[in-house]
Amino acid sequence: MGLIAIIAWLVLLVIVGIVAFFLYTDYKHGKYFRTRNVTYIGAGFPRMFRFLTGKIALVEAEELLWADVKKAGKSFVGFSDLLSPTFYIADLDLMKNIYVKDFDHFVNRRNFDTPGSDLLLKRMLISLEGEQWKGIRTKLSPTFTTGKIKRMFGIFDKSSQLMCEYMRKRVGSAGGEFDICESYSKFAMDVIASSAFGVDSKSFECEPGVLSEFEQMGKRFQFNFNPLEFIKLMVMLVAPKFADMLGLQAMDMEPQNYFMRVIKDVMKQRRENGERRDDFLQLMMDVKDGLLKGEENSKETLEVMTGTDDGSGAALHSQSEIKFDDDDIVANSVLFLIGGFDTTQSLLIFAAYNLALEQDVQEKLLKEVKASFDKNGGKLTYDEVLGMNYLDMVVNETLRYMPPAARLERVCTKDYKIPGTDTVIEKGTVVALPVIGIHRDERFYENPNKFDPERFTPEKKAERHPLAFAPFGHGNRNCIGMRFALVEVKSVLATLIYNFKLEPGKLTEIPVKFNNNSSLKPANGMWLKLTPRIATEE
Ligand code: HEM
Repeated sequence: MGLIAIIAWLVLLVIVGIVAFFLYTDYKHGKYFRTRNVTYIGAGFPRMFRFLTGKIALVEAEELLWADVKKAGKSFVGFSDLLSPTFYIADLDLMKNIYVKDFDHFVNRRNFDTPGSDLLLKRMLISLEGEQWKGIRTKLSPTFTTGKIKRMFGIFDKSSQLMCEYMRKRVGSAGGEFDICESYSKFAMDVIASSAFGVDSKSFECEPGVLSEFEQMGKRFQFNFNPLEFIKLMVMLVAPKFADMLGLQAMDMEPQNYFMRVIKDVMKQRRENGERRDDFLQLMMDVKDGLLKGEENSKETLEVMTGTDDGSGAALHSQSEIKFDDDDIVANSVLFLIGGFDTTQSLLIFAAYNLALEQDVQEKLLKEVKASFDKNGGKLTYDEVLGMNYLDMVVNETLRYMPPAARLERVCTKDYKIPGTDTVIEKGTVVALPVIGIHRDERFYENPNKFDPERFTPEKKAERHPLAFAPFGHGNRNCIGMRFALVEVKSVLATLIYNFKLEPGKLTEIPVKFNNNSSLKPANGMWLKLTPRIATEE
């Protein structure tokens, strides 16, 4: 047999092996649910095949999955992601129990158990479990309060101005069409560099198409699903020891080392010079030195810790004193980059896209924005940003229609009997919580595929179940950066609209096609026409 024939047989064998593994896993997970009298909707091979072969984006695969979940007509169903039997929750009240009321049963997320790899990832808040997570979340919550974010407003404002200058250079005074993804990427990176690393990203100093060192390294953390990544993650989750033997890592080492170096240098410099700044890095250094200790139970901290607007949720109580050292500072600064960069960029891209398509909405927003700028002699302030109600509605509607994360997860940490049923979710089982599914469900949002900020008037919001909107998750384990992200996004969006009229151009893809980034992104860039607003318009 020739070499080519041997390779062909080997490839065939691997494919047959993978298919057999998938079929067996589907059978095993089906049996798991059937013996517990839970409706099983299967692994959805046709959907998975279309996703893995690039026919549909991750978000479309999720929408198809939600259609299957809904069709079952139950408040929860079983499905298989081929890794573990997963409860998919379809009922908003049950979601509330899992996120909030019975949170103690669902403290964790799914994690990599690879003992020897991704050591930085293992120290990040997003991956921590149980008591360790409670302790670190309690320590970090005072750094994300509105009071602290107000002090960082200068960072958002400066980066917003730099972004608009950069765009103006790109389009000239007559205006023009270009891909706005790059400018937003530079903006999001610049904000994170200043706030979490205490350095200048220099992203706006580069020519179009060129990335600064900070940007290059930061972008190496962007995650794009493709069949190879999918298989790598499966191996890491199903056979962690084997993954370790192969040296597989979820995150590249080179950018990790780069960011560790940057942050340790800045901390050393600040300690040596006694220098202080209004940024996350300083706040985390203060946490380490015990300077924020008294703030852990304040109302503002409870708002962050409990994911509520009035601090009314249950505080976290860690049983043991958890230490927080320089390695925790490094790990969480890198996490703020990973968690805050892609998501913020995604929201900004789609806000601009929807505003370009809906000129009436843009005009209404412009009126509000102009009034805010004019009140302060052409400047934006933190209080004005928070006071713009229509801006808030536009941002929320973007998050509803095109949420950066399509689905969330929890891992059951204590057996949980689903209220009103005999079904028990056993410790260690994965629970999936829909985001885009509910956001585009006509039962909660009439005409869901239309961009309409009027859905977020205070009256409309009050009529809706609070769990029908979950772009940042809910409860104690929601997005700790939510308040930061909202002020950041509103600042730059208001500055953009004040400076430019946005319109679709010749290259704008309508409807937009999505790619397989872990945060929702357009597949082919976001080309829009930007025209600087001239003095005569005012
Ligand atoms: C538009 C922007 C953003 C969106 C849509 C977003 C969304 C999310 C979502 C959906 C989660 C999971 C919540 C859950 O499981 O219930 C999350 C977690 C998290 N996010 Fe964000 N995020 C954004 C910006 C940020 C920023 C700017 C930061 C940091 C500066 C950040 C830091 C985190 C962290 C640390 C977690 C893990 C929290 C924990 O496990 O306790 N996010 N985010």
